[in-house]
Amino acid sequence: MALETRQAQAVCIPAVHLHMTTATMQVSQKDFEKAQEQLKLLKKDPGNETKLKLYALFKQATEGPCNSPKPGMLDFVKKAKWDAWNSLGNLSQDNARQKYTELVSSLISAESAGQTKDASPEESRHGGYETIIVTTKNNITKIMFNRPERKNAINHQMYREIIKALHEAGKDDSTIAVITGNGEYYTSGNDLNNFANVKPNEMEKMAKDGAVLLKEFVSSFIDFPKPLIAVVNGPAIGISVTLLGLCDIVYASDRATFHTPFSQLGQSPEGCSSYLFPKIMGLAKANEMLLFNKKLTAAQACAWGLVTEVFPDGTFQKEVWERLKAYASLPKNSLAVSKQLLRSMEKEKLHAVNSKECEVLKERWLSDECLNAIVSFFQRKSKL
Ligand SMILES: CCCCC/C=C/CC(=O)SCCNC(=O)CCNC(=O)[C@H](O)C(C)(C)COP(=O)(O)OP(=O)(O)OC[C@H]1O[C@@H](n2cnc3c(N)ncnc32)[C@H](O)[C@@H]1OP(=O)(O)O
Repeated sequence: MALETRQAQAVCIPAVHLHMTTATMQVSQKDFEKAQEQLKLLKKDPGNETKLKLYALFKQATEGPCNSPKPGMLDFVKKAKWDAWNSLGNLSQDNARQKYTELVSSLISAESAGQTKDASPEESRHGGYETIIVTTKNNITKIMFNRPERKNAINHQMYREIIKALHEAGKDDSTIAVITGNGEYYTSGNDLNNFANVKPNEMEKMAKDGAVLLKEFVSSFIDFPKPLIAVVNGPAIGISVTLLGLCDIVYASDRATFHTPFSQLGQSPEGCSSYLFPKIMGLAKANEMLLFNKKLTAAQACAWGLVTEVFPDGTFQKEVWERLKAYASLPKNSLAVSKQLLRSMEKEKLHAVNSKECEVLKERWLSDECLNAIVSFFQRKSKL
């Protein structure tokens, strides 16, 4: 099907707009006209978003800033076109011509390289992070633990960076946020080096500061305003498991395992799991996990209600991201208010549980039981 016809079907761009009508500078005029001809040769539909961009740039290039009255709310197609054109503000006609030409040229090159990807927007990477990778694409902000050589263990810097990333993702244009791991592990939980190299007279400070950081970290999950999805790509340990109760959906590879070895480490539950796990799986099962270190397979975690769905590892990424892309195209504000409704009755309670758990842990970190467990980890006596 010719591109023009497809454009007309999707956003009803009159074919006449694909042709140059006004006088512009000679060189740009030539390039601009050439771009319009090239556009007709595209074999693959570039998608509505790109077509709207092309439409808006064309209008801006040929007529200048948007000058027509805003269509009514229910005239969806006209409104989408008007919004796209109006969003260009006072962009000059020269610049619009230039951008139009560049956009067409990028579509042509992508197609000839066999990489059109249906003109889905490029993944943009957020700067300022070292221990995680934060990207946005298809209305999804992805926060990825990125210390694969340490099994994605969460050190102090990573706790702080995740707090910041969640804060930013809560405010950005994305519809949903995803948390996942890079490499073989989802994450091995708290980096036990967080407790290493602490001088005896600094132990209390270490415990106090740790409790403050942990409380803020867990709070950023409790308060996260949009749907938050955990994509558990591999084994998950400790705090990364408990936080799943604060995520709205949990997808797991069948290679993932779920382990909360708190008593083995002389510690106690966090991430609001002391409250949420009994609610999710019942007290008897929560006891096996949180008191007696029972490690669950993905299938067990799903049967116990901690995981939403398990996928074969071979197709995990493909199936999950396809599904998330569809979810992220749902109306953003509706999803956000619905999530908040589902969670709002519990919020105050969750903050109280978080405070209590951090208080208890602060004491635990100073206990001989905990210190011995950490020493023995570093002596390589106690691999989990
Ligand atoms: C602000 C503070 C908040 C605190 C909140 C509290 C949270 C509680 C928890 O999260 S409890 C869970 C803590 N996690 C663990 O106890 C896991 C410890 N790690 C292991 O048992 C193993 O490393 C393993 C089972 C995850 C993987 O074993 P494997 O043999 O496959 O691989 P290695 O052990 O050789 O791992 C490669 C290197 O990575 C280091 N590493 C992995 N995980 C951690 C970790 N959690 N803490 C510190 N270091 C970790 C491991 O030591 C290896 O390092 P090396 O190459 O230098 O030997």
